[in-house]
Amino acid sequence: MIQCKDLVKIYKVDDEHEVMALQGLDLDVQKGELMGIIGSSGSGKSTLLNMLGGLDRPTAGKCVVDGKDLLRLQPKELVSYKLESVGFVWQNNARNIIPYLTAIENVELPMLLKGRHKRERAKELLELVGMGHRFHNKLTMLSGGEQQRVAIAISLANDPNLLLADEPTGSVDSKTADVILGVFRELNRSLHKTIVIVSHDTELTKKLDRVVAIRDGKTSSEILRKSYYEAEEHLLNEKEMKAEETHVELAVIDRAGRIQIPRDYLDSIELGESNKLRVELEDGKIMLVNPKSS
Ligand SMILES: Nc1ncnc2c1ncn2[C@@H]1O[C@H](COP(=O)(O)OP(=O)(O)OP(=O)(O)O)[C@@H](O)[C@H]1O
Repeated sequence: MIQCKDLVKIYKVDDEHEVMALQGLDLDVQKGELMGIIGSSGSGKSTLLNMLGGLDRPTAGKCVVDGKDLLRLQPKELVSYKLESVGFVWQNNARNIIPYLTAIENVELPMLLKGRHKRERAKELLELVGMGHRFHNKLTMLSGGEQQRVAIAISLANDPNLLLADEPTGSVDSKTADVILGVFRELNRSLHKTIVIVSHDTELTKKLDRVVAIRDGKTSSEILRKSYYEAEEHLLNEKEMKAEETHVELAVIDRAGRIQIPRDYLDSIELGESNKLRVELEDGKIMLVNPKSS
């Protein structure tokens, strides 16, 4: 569904300064996958989401989503891509909904933009996200979690293949966050939507089968669930399970053979300010050694 290779995005700040928000990022997402992208503030998550959603153009690299090459789409094709191929759920509900309209009117709006008026479909979608009892409530009358569920229904209005969610659980408590994640799981299972959830919250790694971590605008590692079914069983018995017990984290090697090493690993071998490591191959293992030790 998504193939990004060496994706670069440079923002021009002023005549003299540029920011390289994506620095050759690689990302592959399969059709029908529900996955997460995590990274700290400034790592490039929103930039990546904007590229995937066609809201901004990459500077260089390759980015193909749902068979469409986003670097080559004509302006008119980009408009229909945004309206038909992809649905957005934002953390900030002001971007998702129109507060003075009812839930059902909000879901109908994207369909009207496409020249369709389908009240029945809007009802079905609200029922799907567990908001069937709130069709005619104004959005200001709903809680944050309920507004997010309406936002998910809105994102589905034009039946996109891909849903992009930016911190969808960032503004709600952990119980509501689990309900919202449950809605995404259900959409993934029943409608086979491909769903990408972006968050700065490392807790997300425990809850999904695959999470890609980005750092400084590049893919740094992938956190994969060891065994989905085994882990589900454990989770039922033990709520406070650490991600390491259910998931394995793999570093991502780019095409030039580079990997990103977490700062705390470098600190633990007391590298200090030095940027040099000895790389050794020993018994089929690649070792990174502080040249000052031994
Ligand atoms: N429109 C812009 N113009 C200039 N620089 C930008 C622009 N948008 C983002 N940046 C810069 O690009 C880098 C990546 O920003 P981005 O918003 O993608 O990070 P993020 O991981 O989403 O962070 P956060 O979690 O805080 O939203 C940052 O250094 C940011 O300052």
